[in-house]
Amino acid sequence: MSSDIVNGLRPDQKAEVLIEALPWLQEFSGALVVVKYGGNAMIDARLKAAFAQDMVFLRQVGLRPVVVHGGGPQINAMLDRLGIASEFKGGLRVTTPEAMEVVRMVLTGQVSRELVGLINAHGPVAVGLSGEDGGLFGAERRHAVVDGEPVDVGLVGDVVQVDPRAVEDLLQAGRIPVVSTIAPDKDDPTQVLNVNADTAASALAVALGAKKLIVLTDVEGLYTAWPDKGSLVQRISAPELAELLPSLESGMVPKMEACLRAVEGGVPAATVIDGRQPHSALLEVFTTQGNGTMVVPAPAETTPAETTPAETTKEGVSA
Ligand SMILES: Nc1ncnc2c1ncn2[C@@H]1O[C@H](COP(=O)(O)OP(=O)(O)O)[C@@H](O)[C@H]1O
Ligand SMILES: CC(=O)N[C@@H](CCC(=O)OP(=O)(O)O)C(=O)O
Repeated sequence: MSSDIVNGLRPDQKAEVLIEALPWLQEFSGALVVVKYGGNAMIDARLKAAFAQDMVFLRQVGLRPVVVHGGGPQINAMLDRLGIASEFKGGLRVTTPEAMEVVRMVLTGQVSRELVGLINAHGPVAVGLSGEDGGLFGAERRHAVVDGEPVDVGLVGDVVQVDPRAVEDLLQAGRIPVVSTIAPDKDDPTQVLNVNADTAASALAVALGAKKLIVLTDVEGLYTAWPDKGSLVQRISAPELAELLPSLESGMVPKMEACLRAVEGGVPAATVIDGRQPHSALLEVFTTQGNGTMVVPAPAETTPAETTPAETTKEGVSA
């Protein structure tokens, strides 16, 4: 290998990669970005470390990342170890008081701790908190809907109140908040509820006035005709997504609903990306192509691949 080729790239190619980021660095300077890291995208140590690096990178170049994490598979593993049965109805975990203790323990005591540790390996910037801290979330009990009928799923809630000040305080201090999606029942704050992490991330993105919601999952993006690989969507408007939602299967429903709610709530773009790809969050923010499926408020006139922020932002808003 020639000595001027490093990691397979010539110096001019390396420079090209860096320069491609310039318009996006300008576009996202100071931007608050909510990044939801799903449990299914926390596949191995290398991927988790790369995610932590991405969050540190975003902060270092002037963005304000807020991490909201899930942990469904990690909760499953702990419930299994403890011999506690667990099932999902309508995409929601049926949560008994015993299961709730495990959900809280795994999300706040295991997944959050691990992510905070990985980020803080680069410097002491990450602080973990849950929806219980500083009155961040208030939730209402909810039912799943199966075959059009409401089904009791136990201690499951929907975030209906967000007081973002605890997160804003941390951002103000230059920290990276890492949020676990446990929420007190707003009618009985001593009772905590299990909330879907996509839904909670969306509510937080709206309350914080985020510039973008990024959702890392274990699929390339939204397929309109799952599992037909040719039906992957790069960009979809909120009205188009609202029309498509009833035809989607359960895994993708809370995720796409969350993106829709975020965009309808004023977040200019919500993107579902493949968290199995190392550094997918970084690529999403700093490359022209971006990746995954982007939900935007209105149909776009041009595609991001054809433009740079000087012409059209990834949000589809003329600059
Ligand atoms: N239309 C669709 N487009 C993409 N993925 C889909 C679709 N319908 C169902 N899925 C499934 O949804 C999964 C993502 O949902 P889920 O497992 O709940 O993710 P997470 O743990 O990241 O919240 C994908 O891995 C895929 O198997
Ligand atoms: C009510 C409900 O289903 N809560 C989820 C919370 C975790 C989550 O959403 O994690 P992912 O993002 O990894 O799927 C659960 O218990 O699994």
